[in-house]
Amino acid sequence: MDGAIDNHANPGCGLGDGSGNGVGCAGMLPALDEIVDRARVVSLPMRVRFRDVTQREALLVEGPAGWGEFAPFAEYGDAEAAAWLASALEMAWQGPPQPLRERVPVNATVPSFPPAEVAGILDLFPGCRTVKVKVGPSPSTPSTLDDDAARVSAALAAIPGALVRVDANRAWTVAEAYEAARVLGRVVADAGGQFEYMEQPCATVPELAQLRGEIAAGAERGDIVGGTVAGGAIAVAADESIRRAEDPLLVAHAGGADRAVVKAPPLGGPRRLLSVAASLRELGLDVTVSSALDTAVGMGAGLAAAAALPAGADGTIPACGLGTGGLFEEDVAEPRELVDGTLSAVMTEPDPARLGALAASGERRDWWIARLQRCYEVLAAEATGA
Ligand SMILES: O=C(O)CCC(=O)C1=CC=C[C@@H](O)[C@@H]1C(=O)O
Ligand SMILES: [Mg+2]
Repeated sequence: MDGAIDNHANPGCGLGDGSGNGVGCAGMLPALDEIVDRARVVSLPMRVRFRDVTQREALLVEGPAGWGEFAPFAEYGDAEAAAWLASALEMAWQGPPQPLRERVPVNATVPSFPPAEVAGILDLFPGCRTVKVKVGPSPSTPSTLDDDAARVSAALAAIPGALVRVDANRAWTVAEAYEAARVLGRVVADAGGQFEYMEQPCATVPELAQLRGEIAAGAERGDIVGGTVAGGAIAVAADESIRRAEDPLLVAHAGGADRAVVKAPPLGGPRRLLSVAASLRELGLDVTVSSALDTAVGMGAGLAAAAALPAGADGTIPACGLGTGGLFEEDVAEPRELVDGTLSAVMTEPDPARLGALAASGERRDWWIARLQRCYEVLAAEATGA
């Protein structure tokens, strides 16, 4: 496909010519021994369970340009995880791209919790006017549509007039997602909020495209309300269809989304994110920069990308999903302060005492180093065209 960017075959190392196109790594990867020598493996306790994770593990590496983070989720294979290593190496050996702003707007993130706990979670996000609510069932949480509606309603009670996003992480069929749009759209409209988008309601690109068509038709009939796209329709955003896809532009070419969620680690680093974002915008999709339950170090990659992302016509960028630091009980650095819904995009260094206190067990360190080595081989093979 013309202009296609292949995610896994060519995650790029971010150490090339700065174009962010993920090419030209040959001979530019730091030596594996050096990376291993500089690696620290940490395990952070979560304040709240998120994505079925209660302890977040990450491998941090200090390079000449700063710190990077390699923390693909445990279930990801090496080809997919290699992009996360490219992002870590880019941040540590090249540093962040040139910023265009000092602070970045963020959304509040509400995990799949009972409604009574939502206000307490939102207290962790002072000044945020955009709220992303997790919806739909997950392996650990059988959230029904009634539960989802109650959670969204509780979020709007805590932040009246909020701009609402919901994220189903692929949980629904097209019929279930349509019904969710209908019900949640009314909840949002009745509470005086605005429904910005549904993130990854269904698993596949054809399902997303079908759902978009059905929502547009439903909005015309007055069955769907509360949305922010033409005729009150509710926008569909793609996340997994970008970060876990071989070609992150496919969903845009296929008409599967109105909005794209882009994350630096799975795309291979902030420069590649910026390049993918530019392509997505050319295809008519605005982008939300988000994260992956990153530590204070890892969040630097997303913040760096968001700080360097050109503003849209309104002079701003959409609120980013980069505010999840507050979901950790402890972090590797002093948490960045959320002021008026914004975070500083200045890079942060881990605190040596915290690195010591949060160090993972020897067994887990060995597991991460072995994974690092395998992913390094993937990048090295790509760099030499093997
Ligand atoms: O976007 C946000 O508000 C926070 C990040 C976030 O929601 C996610 C982080 C990590 C893993 C994912 O399950 C999840 C997402 O799907 O976007
Ligand atoms: Mg998501």
